[in-house]
Amino acid sequence: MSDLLTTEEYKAIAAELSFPTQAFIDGSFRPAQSGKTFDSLNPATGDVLAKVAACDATDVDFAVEKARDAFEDGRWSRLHPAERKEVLIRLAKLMKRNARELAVMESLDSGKTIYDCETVDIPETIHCLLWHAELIDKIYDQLAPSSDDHIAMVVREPVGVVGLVLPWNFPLLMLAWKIGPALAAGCSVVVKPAEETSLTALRLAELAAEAGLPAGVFNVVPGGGAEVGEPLGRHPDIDAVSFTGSTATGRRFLGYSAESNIKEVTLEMGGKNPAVVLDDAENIDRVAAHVVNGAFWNMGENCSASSRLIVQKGIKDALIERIIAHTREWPVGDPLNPETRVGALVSKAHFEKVASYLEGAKALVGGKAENGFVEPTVIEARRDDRQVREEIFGPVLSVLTVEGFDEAIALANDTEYGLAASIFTANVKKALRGARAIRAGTVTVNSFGEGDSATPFGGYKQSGFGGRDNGIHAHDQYTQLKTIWVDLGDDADEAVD
Ligand SMILES: NC(=O)C1=CN([C@@H]2O[C@H](COP(=O)(O)OP(=O)(O)OC[C@H]3O[C@@H](n4cnc5c(N)ncnc54)[C@H](O)[C@@H]3O)[C@@H](O)[C@H]2O)C=CC1
Ligand code: BAL
Repeated sequence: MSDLLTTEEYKAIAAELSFPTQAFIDGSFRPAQSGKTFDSLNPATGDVLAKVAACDATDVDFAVEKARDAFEDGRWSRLHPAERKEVLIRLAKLMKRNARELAVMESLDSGKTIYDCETVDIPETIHCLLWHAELIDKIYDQLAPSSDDHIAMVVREPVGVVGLVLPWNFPLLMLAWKIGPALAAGCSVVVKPAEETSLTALRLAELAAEAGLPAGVFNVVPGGGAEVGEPLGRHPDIDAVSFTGSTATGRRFLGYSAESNIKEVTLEMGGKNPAVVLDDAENIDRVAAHVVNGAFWNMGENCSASSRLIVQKGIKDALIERIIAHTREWPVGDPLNPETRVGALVSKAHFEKVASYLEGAKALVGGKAENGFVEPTVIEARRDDRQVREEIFGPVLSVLTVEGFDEAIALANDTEYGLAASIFTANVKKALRGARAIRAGTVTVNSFGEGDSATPFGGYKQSGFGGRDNGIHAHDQYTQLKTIWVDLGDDADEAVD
């Protein structure tokens, strides 16, 4: 906290910021070829922050052509991994030098709190880039078992030109989750930020050029889903797409791929994540703090948010009492106030969607939705309520009560999603049995969390498809395996002759 500034100081920085607004293609900023722009709004005030290039398929074609040129001539893809590492480390250092500016820009553009931007989004983005940079010159290719007459090499090659389609809830961090491994592996990328939050991706592209990333390797094409996302998904010269966003849009990318060039597709999608609390959980206050953090951090605009509390009846009253107390400690308001923990939802449309889930709901705490802000809200619910079944993507926690372990696990799995889960119990066998039985990509025991740069992140069921983000496993998305067989027999004979 000591490093944070005052609200007035953040506002002074905000007043001085200049925003990148044009597409970044082949190493320079360019307007959309159509000349069109769209307004990027500050969701906390409704003010227009910037008029951003509204790109379309023509700009996508140009960016892909430049990315392909860069990939094929090897200016990045064929560098020694240690050279790519150096450039990415320079980029991380430049981010660090510009961290405050990036934090304020991210907060203004997305409604996220400056507290989260300063303490989570920016530092984790930097860490993620460094993690993949440091990894890339330490991965060995393999030799497969073979006879003395052959060598069979299994080598990894960058997959080529990659389309990265991003969400608005962690604009820079999700960018880092994807460009970290993609650029480290040697790919060229064409990034489509969410139209709500394009500004920091454009600024990062500028910093990447300053760090020495060759032109054409990192392109950012802002614009709408239909105008930019779909042409990327359908482009015949894109080798792979990595997407984070809703399950509905993720599903479309499978269609785009099937109907174009069968490009590889990785999808990181929605969640309806359970927090299971059993009667024997220890330190109820700490459990409550985790549940509240899991549900309300980032305004609940988080694919891994714990949006369903599944609590055993013996502990329920005591737990709810502590959850209500903790919820009251999450101030809602101006995202640039460093005391605020719940900022503005990302857009008016999204605010209205989230607010609609509060209508008619019985709130145990919270319940107010006004002017783009929603109070952290805990509601009593039944398993078939829409608040329990649908991804709200806002600060709304539904409480479901169960008799015992088996019912809790069955309810945890009673969803089309399978991204994340947590289980709270003092019994290690129940914790591990539960962690194994819940069909989700990440399960935390006696805590809420998403893991870190080193651990793979992705979903079961309709939460995920294809590869994983994060960890060494993320590199599978951005590389192809090639087998090279070398026949030693003839050469050996010739050598003997
Ligand atoms: N898993 C996650 O992290 C996220 C989940 N969501 C969920 O999705 C809901 C809707 O939010 P949206 O912003 O509309 O998510 P979305 O999935 O539609 O948007 C994500 C990205 O896909 C692009 N896109 C949208 N339509 C497209 C299309 N037809 N073809 C290609 N690309 C397209 C968007 O421009 C954006 O860059 C949220 O309420 C939330 O439930 C939203 C953002 C992130
Ligand atoms: N929580 C990181 C991934 C996401 O929300 O999209």
